[in-house]
Amino acid sequence: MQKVFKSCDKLDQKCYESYITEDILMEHAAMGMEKYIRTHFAPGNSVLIVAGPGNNGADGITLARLLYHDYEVKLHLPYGIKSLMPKLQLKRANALGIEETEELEDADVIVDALFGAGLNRLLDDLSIQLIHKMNSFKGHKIACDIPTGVAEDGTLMPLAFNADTTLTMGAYKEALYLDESKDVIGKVERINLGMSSQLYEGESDTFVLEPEDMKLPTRDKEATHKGTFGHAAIFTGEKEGAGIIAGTAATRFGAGLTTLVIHEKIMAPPYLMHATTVPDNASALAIGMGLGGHFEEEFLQKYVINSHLPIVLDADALSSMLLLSIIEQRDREIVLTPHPKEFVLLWMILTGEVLKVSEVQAKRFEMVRMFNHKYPHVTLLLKGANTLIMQEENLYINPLGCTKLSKGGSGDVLSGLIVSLLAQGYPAIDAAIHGSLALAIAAQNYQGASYAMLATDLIDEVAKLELC
Ligand SMILES: NC(=O)C1=CN([C@@H]2O[C@H](COP(=O)(O)OP(=O)(O)OC[C@H]3O[C@@H](n4cnc5c(N)ncnc54)[C@H](O)[C@@H]3O)[C@@H](O)[C@H]2O)[C@@H](O)CC1
Ligand SMILES: Nc1ncnc2c1ncn2[C@@H]1O[C@H](COP(=O)(O)OP(=O)(O)O)[C@@H](O)[C@H]1O
Repeated sequence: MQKVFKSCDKLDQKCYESYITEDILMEHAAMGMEKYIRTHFAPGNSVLIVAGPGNNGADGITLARLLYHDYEVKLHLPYGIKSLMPKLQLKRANALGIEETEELEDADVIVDALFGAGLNRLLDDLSIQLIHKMNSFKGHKIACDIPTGVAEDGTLMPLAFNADTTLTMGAYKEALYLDESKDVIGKVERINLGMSSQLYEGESDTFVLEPEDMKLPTRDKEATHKGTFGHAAIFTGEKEGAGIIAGTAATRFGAGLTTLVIHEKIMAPPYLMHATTVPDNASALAIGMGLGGHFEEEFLQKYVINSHLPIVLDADALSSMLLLSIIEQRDREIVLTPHPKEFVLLWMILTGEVLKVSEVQAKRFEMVRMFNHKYPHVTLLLKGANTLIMQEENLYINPLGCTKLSKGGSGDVLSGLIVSLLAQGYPAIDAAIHGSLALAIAAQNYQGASYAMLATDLIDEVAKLELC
């Protein structure tokens, strides 16, 4: 996993004061982009660099110098040059023979160095025209630091550069991970600014997860039996399919036993047991998926609230005042898995504040932190294109999910994976992180059409993760 920061201003400032100058940082920023281009594109390819008036533009001008002669470099400066660094960089570039181009033409590589972290107002007509044109080009699109049109807090402006790759300077930033900007940010790579990233970054309590972080359930001992791997009890209500999907996922992910807790007899697959109460040896519970109003309060009080077993609260459980009372239990492993609409409901129950889904989406990081401030012992997993997971003071971003997951049933699989890990004895935060990673990586591995994946296909991919 990699550290993530709200902004890099303080980190840059620390460098200037303690280690190296702005000029050297900028040289490394440009060298990082140069390396990316040289690795992916042979000399002779054309590179269009659109550079703005500030330091982001200066990065672009420096890149032009580094590529000039080996590549067919076209440098466009639509706003001229305003501050000291771009002036210095342009002087150096001009001395080498680089001239500005007036025409914007397609190229093999298009670099957006218009505005980076300094974008502080809506784009004007000139930028809008430029970005429309750059987006229409076929070349590989690289954003320097952050695509123009994504504000420092990650908010997406009505128009943004549509990057294939964002080469972000020095450290990963939260602004790269708001859901609404995921499409324009593309793949994210970090560029080191002339020193180890450890030294540049310092401490952070926010992290972005990588595929290598996923830990699968271990079965490294032979002297075991089904009881060794826990017993997941999944409350199955009105929409029994949700319980069956979650139960199948829990069993596939290693739970030694899985029982669907039911009120009425259902047709369950043979590997799932069913019972009308929670089995005595259950080691974790999941409730909410397809639940409806199936179980009476007395029953829930006895088997869910008074139980103190580790628990996943999902879907309908997140709008039940009774079930949400569980989050006050400080001695219990608790995972909440709302999607943004469910978060709105649970936030209203917990605080009385009525939010719109769009408000939650616009400030996902802030909302998760506000929840965490009230309930630090609870693991909150806010679903989305970039899932956020937080417990105690640590926040983890899982950006690895994909659109194949946008189908009913994916969330039930996730609940099943998490309750499986809880049943096997993993702490709530680990169960949420590794369940969420397994879901995302399994979806990536699915080979069918992007629109075709069923929850059962996803579970089949989970079953193969160890072999990948
Ligand atoms: N600070 C440093 O030492 C480093 C900075 N780097 C680069 O510098 C960037 C930040 O540089 P700056 O702070 O100069 O910011 P930018 O270059 O992103 O933009 C600042 C300029 O854009 C203008 N501006 C902002 N919004 C505008 C709008 N909507 N329409 C028209 N003009 C607008 C501002 O008035 C200012 O002139 C980073 O994103 C990164 O690319 C890198 O070189 C790494 C080192
Ligand atoms: N476009 C996407 N990119 C990444 N992950 C996605 C995307 N769409 C859905 N997901 C993930 O799929 C799951 C869907 O859960 P949910 O909406 O609760 O589905 P369900 O209908 O099964 O309850 C979540 O984990 C969510 O993060």
